[in-house]
Amino acid sequence: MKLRVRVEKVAHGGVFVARHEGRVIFVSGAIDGELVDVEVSEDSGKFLRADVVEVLEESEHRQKHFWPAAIAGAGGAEFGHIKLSHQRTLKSQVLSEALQRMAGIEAEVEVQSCPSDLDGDGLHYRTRVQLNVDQSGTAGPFKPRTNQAVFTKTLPLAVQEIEELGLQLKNFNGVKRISIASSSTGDLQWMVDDKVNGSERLVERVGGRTFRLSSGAFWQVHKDAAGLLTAAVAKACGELGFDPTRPNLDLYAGAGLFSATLSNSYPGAQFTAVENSKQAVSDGSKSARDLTNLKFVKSDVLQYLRHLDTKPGHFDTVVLDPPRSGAANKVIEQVVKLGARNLIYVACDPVALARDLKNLVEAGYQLRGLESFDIFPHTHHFEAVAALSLG
Ligand SMILES: C[S@@+](CC[C@H](N)C(=O)[O-])C[C@H]1O[C@@H](n2cnc3c(N)ncnc32)[C@H](O)[C@@H]1O
Repeated sequence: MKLRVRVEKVAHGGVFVARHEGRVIFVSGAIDGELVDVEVSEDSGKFLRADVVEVLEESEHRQKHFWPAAIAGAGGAEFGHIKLSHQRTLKSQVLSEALQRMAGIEAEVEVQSCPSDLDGDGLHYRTRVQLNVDQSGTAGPFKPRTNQAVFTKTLPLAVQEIEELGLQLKNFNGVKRISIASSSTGDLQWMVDDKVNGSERLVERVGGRTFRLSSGAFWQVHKDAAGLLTAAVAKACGELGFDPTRPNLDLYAGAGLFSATLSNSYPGAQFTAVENSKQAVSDGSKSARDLTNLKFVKSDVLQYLRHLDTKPGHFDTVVLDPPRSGAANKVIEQVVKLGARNLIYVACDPVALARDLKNLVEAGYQLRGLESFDIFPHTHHFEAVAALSLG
């Protein structure tokens, strides 16, 4: 079904809101203010989903998409038709609206560009890339909602080293997935299903620390992100009046990006890093051997907090950096019970952040600072760092 609609505003998830006969339509490929013809792809009963087929009145923020594969349907660059500065305005609107609607918090937060994208085009930033391989052996991004990979000569969001490796040009019949990683110290590794090629380990250097990562380990994707987020967390500690003599927690710690850099800066403070990936705990512990004030615990965060036997107020600062779904109610309930003076919440989903902030604010925490970073240009994703303290 084809419809002609006026696009109203951006929504969470990289789509835009329009209406038809009182029903909401989530439109992909649009920009706020445009008049567009759309093809409906889904009718959920409550709302419709649709894709732009023709732009009749074009936004001043529209640009030609930089990636032919995206025009052919590849996912992963859903904001590439929007000028970079407006992408950031839209992300800022999504964050403000989520905070206002879900947590009753009024905040205008600028989504800051990464240093290397400041005057640039927001391309060649991804240090981690996954190519899906379809039945024909084509290795590329999947078309959303299909199992068909789109052939692409270029990988414009990937760092140059990954694009030049050229794996996207080869046929990988019989393979399911290719994961490519390039480290800040020049390592290049690619996994064809589980087989590791290139560098055996990825050595990352950030905040005065060295992290040695095994294949497939989590690491921040944008080449600037680890440094930027580490600095933002350190800055939040400073602004919250971090006590450099007391115990602290780093929840969802990965290889200890935040706790290792903070332990290094504050040798009198103790940090416990909690993480459920065995590999991340092993990488983190080995990389932090010299830090006597940091220990890793391999555990699910909720289980760890439920079994913790500390008095309220035992911890000074709790840093949490959960996956996209956020910490959610049960973990937040346990975090509240800890009664830590300060919380630093690193979030990659504004709606999950707003939901969790609502509960934290109701439990007596106050939002003292909020920064946001565009660490995924040309997608709808971005990161936020919230600093809270009790009372
Ligand atoms: C967004 S990453 C952050 C990692 C780290 N802070 C960093 O920036 O490198 C989230 C981490 O949480 C871990 N994780 C996910 N669910 C978990 C859970 N229920 N309990 C403990 N760790 C979890 C993942 O393995 C991953 O390492």
